[in-house]
Amino acid sequence: MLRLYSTIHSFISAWRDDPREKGACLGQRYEVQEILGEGSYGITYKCLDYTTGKEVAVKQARPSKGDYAVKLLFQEAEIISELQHPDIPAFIDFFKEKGRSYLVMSYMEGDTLEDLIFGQGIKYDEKQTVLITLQLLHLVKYVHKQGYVHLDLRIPNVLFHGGRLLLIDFGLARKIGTAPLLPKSSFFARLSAQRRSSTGKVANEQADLYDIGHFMLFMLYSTYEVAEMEMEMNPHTPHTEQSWQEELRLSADVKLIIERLLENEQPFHRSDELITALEAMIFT
Ligand SMILES: Nc1ncnc2c1ncn2[C@@H]1O[C@H](COP(=O)(O)OP(=O)(O)OP(=O)(O)O)[C@@H](O)[C@H]1O
Repeated sequence: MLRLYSTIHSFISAWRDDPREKGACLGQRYEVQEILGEGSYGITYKCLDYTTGKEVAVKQARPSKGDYAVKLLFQEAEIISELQHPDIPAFIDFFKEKGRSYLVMSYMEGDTLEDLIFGQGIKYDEKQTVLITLQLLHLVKYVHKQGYVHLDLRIPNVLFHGGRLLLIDFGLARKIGTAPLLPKSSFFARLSAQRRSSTGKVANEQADLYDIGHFMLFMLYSTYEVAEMEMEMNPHTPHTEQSWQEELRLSADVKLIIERLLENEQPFHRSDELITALEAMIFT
């Protein structure tokens, strides 16, 4: 019975969320050019803004996720409208049409770090990782200074365009010190939203710094090949799982910084502190 309900529910959700097609006109102003991505709560399109002739990114709240998706989208709109930085999407418009809600923001051209690492096979050594993390941190520091935390600092949300680093997807961002928005619906929906919104705790700068620890590891793992070579040379020897400290050959300084980011000992409390520590490594 539960299975039948779940099948019918997924079918109805897919039908309600059917994305708008190429050429469709949204809000009598934005022509859909392509779908950029479909997340759990939103569908994002690249559109042409007829009034300016510019490309824009338009995010639609998933109809099947009801009021909660609309609230999240509205929260994202409020936050990006408070952030005015050339390397962060600018707020352009928020509108409702035929019962659907849309957020319009500037389109950020570039390749995500995820594409660069996994699609184009680019490798980042320790020095490059530190320099890129510093670029990201200067943006994160700006966001924190405005009173917000991003809470989704991951390689798919960081773009590169001509050497410039851009930060997108403020869908989980929150005002510092606030609790996450939770749906009023079922216990399970609340639980999954709580998990999604970074442990469901009150938002603080340290949550972003923790994500930066993982961000650095993703970049550093781009150079990691030892395990594959070992497997080729000794295919019958069972491969034992190792920690990142064992797998990556890192300098003591970088290792300590990542440990401080990911573990509870000697944590960094603010982005400034981390910037100082990384700059000391690079410039001394
Ligand atoms: N302002 C923007 N400029 C260019 N591309 C964007 C912009 N905003 C989002 N995108 C792209 O659209 C896609 C989906 O966007 P986004 O990550 O914001 O959606 P989401 O619903 O939050 O998805 P997820 O749940 O996977 O995080 C991503 O591929 C992202 O690169």
